[in-house]
Amino acid sequence: MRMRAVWRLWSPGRGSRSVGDSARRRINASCPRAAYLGLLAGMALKPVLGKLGSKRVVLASASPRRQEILCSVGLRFEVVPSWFKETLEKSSFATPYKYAIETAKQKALEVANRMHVKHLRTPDIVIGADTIVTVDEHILEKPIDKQDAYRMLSRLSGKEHSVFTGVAIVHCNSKDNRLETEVTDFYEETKVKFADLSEELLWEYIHSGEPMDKAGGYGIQALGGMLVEYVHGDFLNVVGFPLNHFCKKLVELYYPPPKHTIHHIKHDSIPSVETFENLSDEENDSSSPLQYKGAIKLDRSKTHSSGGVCSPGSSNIIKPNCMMPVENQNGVMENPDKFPSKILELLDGFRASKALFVASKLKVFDLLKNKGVLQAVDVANTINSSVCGTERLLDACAALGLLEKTLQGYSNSDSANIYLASDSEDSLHGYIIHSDDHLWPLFTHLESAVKEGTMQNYRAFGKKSENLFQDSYYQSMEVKQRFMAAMHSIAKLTAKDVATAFDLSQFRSACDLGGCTGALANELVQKYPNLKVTVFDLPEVIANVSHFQPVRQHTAPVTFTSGDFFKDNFPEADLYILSRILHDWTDEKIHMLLSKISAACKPGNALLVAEIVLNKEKIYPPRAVLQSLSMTEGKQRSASEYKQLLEKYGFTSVQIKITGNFLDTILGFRKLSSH
Ligand SMILES: O=c1[nH]cc([C@@H]2O[C@H](COP(=O)(O)OP(=O)(O)OP(=O)(O)O)[C@@H](O)[C@H]2O)c(=O)[nH]1
Repeated sequence: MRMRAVWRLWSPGRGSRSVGDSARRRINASCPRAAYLGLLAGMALKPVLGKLGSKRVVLASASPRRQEILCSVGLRFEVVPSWFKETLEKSSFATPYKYAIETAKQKALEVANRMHVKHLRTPDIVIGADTIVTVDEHILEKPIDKQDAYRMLSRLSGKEHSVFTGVAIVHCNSKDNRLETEVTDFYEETKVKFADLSEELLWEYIHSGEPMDKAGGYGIQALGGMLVEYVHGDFLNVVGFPLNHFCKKLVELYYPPPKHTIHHIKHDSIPSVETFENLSDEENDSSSPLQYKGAIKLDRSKTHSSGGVCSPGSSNIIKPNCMMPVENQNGVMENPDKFPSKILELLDGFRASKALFVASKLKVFDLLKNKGVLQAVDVANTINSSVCGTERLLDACAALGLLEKTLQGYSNSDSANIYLASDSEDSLHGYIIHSDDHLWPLFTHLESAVKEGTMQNYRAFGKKSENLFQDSYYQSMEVKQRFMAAMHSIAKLTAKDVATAFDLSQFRSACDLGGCTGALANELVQKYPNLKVTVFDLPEVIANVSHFQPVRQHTAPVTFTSGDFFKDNFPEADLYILSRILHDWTDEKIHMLLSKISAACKPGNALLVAEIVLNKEKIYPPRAVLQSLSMTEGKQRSASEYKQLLEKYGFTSVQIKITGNFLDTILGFRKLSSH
């Protein structure tokens, strides 16, 4: 029968070893499909695989497909299936991929912890993955029975859906018998369209038994391939493991490219072999993935693999290779000097930013979120603007991937609904408006800022701003609230990363100094139910926090106390937090603040700092370096500088976690004897 023929054509899972919960085996590099993929990835991955060869790598998955796929690149690993139950509350995640990433992370961490406790040797690296299917805003996992498989497949029939696989790479370290972990995670999305499925075909497929252990109830690599009209994106991602993205991550972690080889990098695939030709451990010690050595990272964000460095958040806004040289038809990298794509991209950057700002200010994304699809003329009438101007703005937003344009009109992209509509949970609206009203005018005076080495508040606003809320400019309620809204949107976006970078469950009380609207505090009390957090901020800030509080969340363990952290005593706490504070102040002010914290912090208690951590050369990530151009009195710091700073004020066992997102985290414990 046709079905059987398809089954035989491509079924990597068949014939592979079945793995029980207790299975833990060494898999050799000599897997059957290694020939093709090993050849492709082995070139660029060879140095990485060499590094991993001496490490104990564990795949925390029972999926035979994942084992097969990883095996195919020649990676040596053991299999220890995770016992983590996939029961995270889906509605608590802003997007499906965040759910998949978190599940992958929990799977890997469970195995890391179990092996650390039960086995003699802690693994060096644990890999976890989770695959889900989303359709019509529903998340589909593995069906529980045939009826469930039927429900899933009939939902998918005739439609396009997304397959997300979240992956977590956990680096483990056993220190004083305590397990320390560093998590790198990412996700990949693939779009799959199903043909219209007849009831007969559907049931025939279900009775084959294939759907039962597969996300969404189908196996694209086998019989399920028959149901598929098209696949956009990484096929192996649908099968359960985004190999290409994974390989890129490994290369990125272990061999960031040095400056002089940047032009060899092909951005949307595994870097070509030239990228690594001169690398050796001596010149680029990459034994720890913590430090970023290269001038430019391929992609340090956790965004979709097609998300670019110039992208304001959407997966399809600007493709990453828009800034990079491309491979010509003969597979040769074009000389970047022939066509200065990257320079042109930078040159146009201000136009793109301003289009985003204006569309946000005119509430275009709010309108389209509520109305669905609209013609330019309808948008123009509602936002009180000219039709020709609105049409150009909408086209610009569509070109940047913020909107979608069809014959029916314009509609929001997924990221616009999530991040640009002002009322959405993860909205960046506040920060965008702040960027337009505050940062844009400041940056128009960049030349003077550079010449004078000072902030340009006076030129931009006619005001001085030594102390934000004490300057008359900031006395205006509107300016205050705009500033708070900006801080709130960034804090909300980063809160989960900051709250989960380290296990903080040992602390009973925390004090978030300069915690503004309490966005981080609210995340912390959700994550750690036994934790009480006090937000300590200026009276002008505390007076305005009420309308930033979450409606449906239990916020009782969060309290607000007003005061000036330079002058006033702050509340006692087991854990002090400084999120996005240190980079803003002079060394003198930092000395005042850290001395106070050090004195207030009891031995064994801790200080958590959230900042963007610069690489050793202090030129990555660009976001931090560009922020410095505002010429505030403070400065951005590298990992070793933060470590030294904390140690200077009596904090020890300093750990740094590069989250790969907006903010990185640093945790230090107060030493027994004071400094
Ligand atoms: O087309 C295909 N789609 C999905 C799959 C397989 O489906 C499962 C997804 O489930 P999950 O991510 O929860 O992983 P598990 O199998 O439960 O293993 P873990 O131990 O890692 O939790 C996955 O096996 C995919 O391979 C498929 O085969 N084809």
